Amino acid sequence: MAASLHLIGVKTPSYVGGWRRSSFPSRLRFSTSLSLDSSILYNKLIGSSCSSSTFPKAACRKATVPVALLDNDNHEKPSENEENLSIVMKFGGSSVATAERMKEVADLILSFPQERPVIVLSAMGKTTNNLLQAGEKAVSCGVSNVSQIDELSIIKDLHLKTVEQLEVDKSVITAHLDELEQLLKGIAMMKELTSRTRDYLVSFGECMSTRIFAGYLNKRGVKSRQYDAFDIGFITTDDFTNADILEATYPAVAKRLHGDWTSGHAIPVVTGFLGKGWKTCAVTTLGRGGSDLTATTIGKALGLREIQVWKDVDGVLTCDPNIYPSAKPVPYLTFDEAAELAYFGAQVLHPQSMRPAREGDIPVRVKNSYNPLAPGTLITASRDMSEAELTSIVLKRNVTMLDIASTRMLGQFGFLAKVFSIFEELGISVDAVATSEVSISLTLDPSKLWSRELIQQASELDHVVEELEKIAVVNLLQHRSMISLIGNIERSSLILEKAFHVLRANGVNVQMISQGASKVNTSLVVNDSEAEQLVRALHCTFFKDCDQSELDSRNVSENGSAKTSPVFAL
Ligand SMILES: Nc1ncnc2c1ncn2[C@@H]1O[C@H](COP(=O)(O)OP(=O)(O)O)[C@@H](O)[C@H]1O
Ligand SMILES: N[C@@H](CC(=O)OP(=O)(O)O)C(=O)O
Repeated sequence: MAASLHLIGVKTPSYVGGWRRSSFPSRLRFSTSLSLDSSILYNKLIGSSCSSSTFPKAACRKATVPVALLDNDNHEKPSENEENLSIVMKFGGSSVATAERMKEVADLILSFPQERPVIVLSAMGKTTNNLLQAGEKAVSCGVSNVSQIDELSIIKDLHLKTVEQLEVDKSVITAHLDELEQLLKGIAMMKELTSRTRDYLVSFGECMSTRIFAGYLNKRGVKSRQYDAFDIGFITTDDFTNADILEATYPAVAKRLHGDWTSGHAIPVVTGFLGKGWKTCAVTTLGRGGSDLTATTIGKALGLREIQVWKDVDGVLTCDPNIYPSAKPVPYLTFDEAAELAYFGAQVLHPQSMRPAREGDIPVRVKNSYNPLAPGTLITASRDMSEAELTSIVLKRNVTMLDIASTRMLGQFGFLAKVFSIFEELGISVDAVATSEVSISLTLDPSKLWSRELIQQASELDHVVEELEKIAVVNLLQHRSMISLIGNIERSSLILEKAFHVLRANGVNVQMISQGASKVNTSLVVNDSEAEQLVRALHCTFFKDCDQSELDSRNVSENGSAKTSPVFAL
């Protein structure tokens, strides 16, 4: 008789029994809350700004937040009958890429006169990428060449052109542009770009976009006020480039935004993506796409009615449109489905962004700022699953997989613990896991985008393998992809049956399968080279939107491998 134990984890910035959170495979993570000394947090809540005073900061200004604020249960919640802030509207880089787009976003916000929104913005267009690129170039270009870095010119031109076209006073960004150049010269001088400096560097994008946009709303006669998230209580871990929001954030943010709103109604325009490290007091970032998390954090902090995330697509789609252009919007999702989808690689939502929304039970609506009339996707705690089968297919490329077989005998205990303690020691995050009595297959987490570079460095991987080889036989498999099938728990057998039919028809052998306790997701690991084609075939089959004449099962040999070109779908 076999018993199965499901441990469902909540990704909290926590340390459990000495194991760092990030080393837990997502399926084995425990839920616990971080307990921090409130007197320390008290001294750290308020402080940095985008001005030169922040870089690179070692100490915080004196605290100005009362201790009572740190009690999350008692934090200041707006009363029901006031004219309180009602929703969050987050606009991503694609929505505010140009002056024209900023005008359209302002029109869109003003087309909801009944709402009193908090606005969260990302950096304009590709500014974050340009800042990162400029930083990389500064490391090796020499101080005297910094002014000639192409990406710096692109950033300057875009922001100066935008203020000019919106007729906003350019002084809202000139100090930032000057400081940005100084920072790049500092990097050139040091010939080094640390993750802390990198976070500070990219923060200029959000700091500038929000200043321009708030300036523009004010110019149009709509009273608004710009906020740097790290100045209003977004307290994070000190994991630069991928920080986690700490609990103290919620009361602090509520206090500040609600307090300011009640003392004079001005639409808050808040920088997405940024926070402040609780020990270092330096600017941190929440991982790529982190503005979604900023939005849901504000939604929960203020107990708002709805969180709107405005993108450049008609909502969460059945598949990445770059792989399958005719992917369809998914009208409804649960928080669980959306979280799995995001965690397993759908770029459309930040992997951690569903957590505050789920905790606060606040609906999240994903909408298209280029097509506001499209209904978008509504994400809530539960939904009618009676018709649901497969919801979405997600592809995560360039995954590294490890097969680890114990050198000991069957029935040994402590093997899993030893394996995961090695990942703990090396600070490497594990993604999906499949185990047998004497072996483990696992994938390394590429969702932490910047630290992803780490695990792709041959030396890092060699080190992992070296350590594991002390207790096991290890096979390192690179260039793999993970295809995740997000669907209805009640129909998992049907989903798997169809999926394996498609796999066989395409002659693809699965190298690892993993299904968590939530069962809204089954992940299949295949070769990178087979993955996109397979996703398209799966999409055709599950969403019945392809030309069935492409089906040709004669191409499949007895052992399931494709004889000629792969068949498309079943
Ligand atoms: N399942 C999916 N549904 C919708 N978009 C997806 C999906 N998978 C990948 N994407 C990509 O995510 C992009 C939107 O996310 P993102 O670029 O972060 O938006 P923004 O910068 O506006 O916040 C889309 O343009 C699309 O290319
Ligand atoms: N600007 C940051 C944060 C962000 O959320 O961006 P976007 O909303 O455009 O994905 C990034 O590019 O990662």
